[in-house]
Amino acid sequence: MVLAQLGGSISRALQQMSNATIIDEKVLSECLNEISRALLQADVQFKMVRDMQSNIKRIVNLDDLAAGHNKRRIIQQAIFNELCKMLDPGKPSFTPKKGKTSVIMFVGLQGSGKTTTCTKYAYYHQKKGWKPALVCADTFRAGAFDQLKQNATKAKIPFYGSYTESDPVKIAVEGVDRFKQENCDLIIVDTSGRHKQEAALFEEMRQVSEATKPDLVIFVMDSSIGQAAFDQAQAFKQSVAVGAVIVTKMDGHAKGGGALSAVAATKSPVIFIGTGEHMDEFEVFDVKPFVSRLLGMGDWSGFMDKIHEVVPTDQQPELLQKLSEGSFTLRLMYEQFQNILKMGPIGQVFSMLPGFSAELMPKGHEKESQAKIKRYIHMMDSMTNAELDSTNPKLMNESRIMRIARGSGRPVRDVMDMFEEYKRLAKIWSKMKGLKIPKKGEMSALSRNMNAQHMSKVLPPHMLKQIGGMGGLQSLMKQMGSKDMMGGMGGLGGMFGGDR
Ligand SMILES: Nc1nc2c(ncn2[C@@H]2O[C@H](COP(=O)(O)OP(=O)(O)OP(=O)(O)O)[C@@H](O)[C@H]2O)c(=O)[nH]1
Repeated sequence: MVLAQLGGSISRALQQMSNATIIDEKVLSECLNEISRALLQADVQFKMVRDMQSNIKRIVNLDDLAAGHNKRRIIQQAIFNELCKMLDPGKPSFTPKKGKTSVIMFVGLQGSGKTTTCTKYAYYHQKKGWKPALVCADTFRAGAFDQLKQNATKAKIPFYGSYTESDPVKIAVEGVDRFKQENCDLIIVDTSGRHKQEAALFEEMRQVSEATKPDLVIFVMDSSIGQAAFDQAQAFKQSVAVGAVIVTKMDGHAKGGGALSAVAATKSPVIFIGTGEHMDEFEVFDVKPFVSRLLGMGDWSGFMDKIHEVVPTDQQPELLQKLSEGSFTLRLMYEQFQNILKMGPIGQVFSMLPGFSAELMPKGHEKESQAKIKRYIHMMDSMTNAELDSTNPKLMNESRIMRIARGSGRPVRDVMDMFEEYKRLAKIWSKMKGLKIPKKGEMSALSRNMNAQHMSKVLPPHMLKQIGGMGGLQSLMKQMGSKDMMGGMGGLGGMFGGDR
């Protein structure tokens, strides 16, 4: 089961439970069984699921539920906490510092996405002003050096490797030394993989690690390996000092539950996830926003961060203003599509909205979406200013539709399809109505002193209701802690322009 479906199944189980008039042991057990089934299908390890179930039973007080508290929210919070606990090993991984040399070694099985991920990791840091470099110590797979070279050249990242040298330790040491001399602050060592776990691979990892003394060893894991994740991660951890995990291919039909197992096996946090083959399809992994998105609770800070990332700075205040008004025009769709073509699929942005789990915005169809967006933009080029700026769907009568189809050389069906998409997005957009945007000067002060009172003023009323009113918001904030609040599930931190 892919993670998006997991979120959907959990939400449905919770909904069914909260529909019951009386919540007793039996109803709670049924709900938890349903959730456990969903987790097992998502390849979460059996022991972890069993522990989670008994923890929730211990924590959730049935008397509280009987007393008319928001049942769904209490249980949802307990599940939220348990899933977060599973994904949070309790200590952060080594964090490299810009300007100070760090050696990062990547390990993982062949095909896990290691080489691709090394480049993504380098590129991610390069965009933030680091000076990364790549060393190809994979002498096992023919073509590995060419692949790294190609990726590195595309991203303009210095690289080191050899077509003739067969000793990975020698190459790793030479590469690291060279880039230390060149004052690179992030030296990334890509190592060999094997199709399966085998002694020779682990011995090689041990030797490369001993020779290069990495500050951090990152274990790269394909998210679709399922229940094998725990053993695989543990085997690597026993050979080298794995300190962090990157889970790749989360865009496909990933059984993402393996990520939880990898954390448990290595006692190391997931730091990034790979969401596609391209260089920038790479996301920082934060436990709380991830779990909250998984449960369809939305990820406010991620959503706002995405807006900051996708939308050019000068357009942001205007966009936020329009968001708060909830009115969505075709011109806005046109502008956003242009931004999205530059950045990434719209689903990525909207899946972060509360109530819009990834289930509604399927991933894995990026190419089709991009082509569609280009078609839409082309058709919108044949529209008048009045049409683009109108919020009245009735304006688009038959003759206008025919004219747009003729003007853009597209079938009428495509124009209709575009309007359907517009209506769908306008509906999502309207959910944001009432979002209060703080004035510029208030932003950093608010982000420092965020409390439930402030937040209740910012949230649209229906969303506040969804969270469980002022009481729900208060306990949510208490539960997440004021520090985590800024980056967490309800955390509107990103919204206030930083100061985190
Ligand atoms: N869809 C998707 N594909 C990915 C992702 N990360 C890597 N890939 C693809 O997975 C395949 C294997 O990736 P590589 O980087 O060659 O794998 P590797 O682990 O370095 O393999 P070895 O060098 O043989 O150990 C390639 O086709 C990548 O494009 C991801 O996040 N999403």
